[in-house]
Amino acid sequence: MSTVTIVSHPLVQHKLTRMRDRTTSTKTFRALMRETATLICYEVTRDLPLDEVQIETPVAPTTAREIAGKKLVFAPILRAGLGMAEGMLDLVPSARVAHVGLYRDPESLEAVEYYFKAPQDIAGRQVIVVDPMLATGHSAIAAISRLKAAGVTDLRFVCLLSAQTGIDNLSAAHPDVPIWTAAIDPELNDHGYIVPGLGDAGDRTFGTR
Ligand SMILES: O=P(O)(O)OC[C@H]1O[C@H](OP(=O)(O)OP(=O)(O)O)[C@H](O)[C@@H]1O
Ligand SMILES: O=c1cc[nH]c(=O)[nH]1
Ligand SMILES: [Mg+2]
Repeated sequence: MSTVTIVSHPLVQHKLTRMRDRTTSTKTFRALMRETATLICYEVTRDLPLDEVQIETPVAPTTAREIAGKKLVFAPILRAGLGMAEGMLDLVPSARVAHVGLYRDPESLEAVEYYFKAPQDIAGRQVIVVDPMLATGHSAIAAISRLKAAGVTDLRFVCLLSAQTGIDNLSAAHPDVPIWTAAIDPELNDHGYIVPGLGDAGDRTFGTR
């Protein structure tokens, strides 16, 4: 089963509460999405390997550390993942981006792919899949399957809010992919929305409803 890390930092929890609040405006929701993503990114990248390099400070030569290996790839699931990816790119500006276009069919709740564009050499890179919401898990499972089909072997999944169902389904389908989330809510409603949740993350980010 996947390892699941709850990002319980007080700043993340406070901002998530503001995002859950139905009176929060589109402008503020988008800003909070970016801020929480930056904070969660800090946790997800905590164990990145480091190399030692020789540099010269203005005072003396020294050995210092830098992130090892190829640049990370963030893979936002469109649309709502875009808002989170912005915040992660604030912290890792040299990361590459793979866009995975999926929408959830409102009747079947199955994920439907409409776009995929990734760096050519993605297979050799660590990929962090980004989507604020993990509800049934169908979208995350489809995105990760698509990335594995492209040759990716080193994957992580990051969301803001999840339902236990989504955690269980994703973990069963891709047990090798660790999950980070700020909270796990108890249930889904008949339309597959997380309860209490925060509503439709894409609509609230882009003001489409
Ligand atoms: O775990 P699941 O049941 O698959 O649900 C989660 C998915 O639903 C939302 O996307 P949506 O289909 O609403 O697309 P959007 O981001 O374009 O609004 C959300 O951003 C996730 O991608
Ligand atoms: O609660 C939910 C479930 C899926 N997608 C969302 O945006 N919100
Ligand atoms: Mg949506």
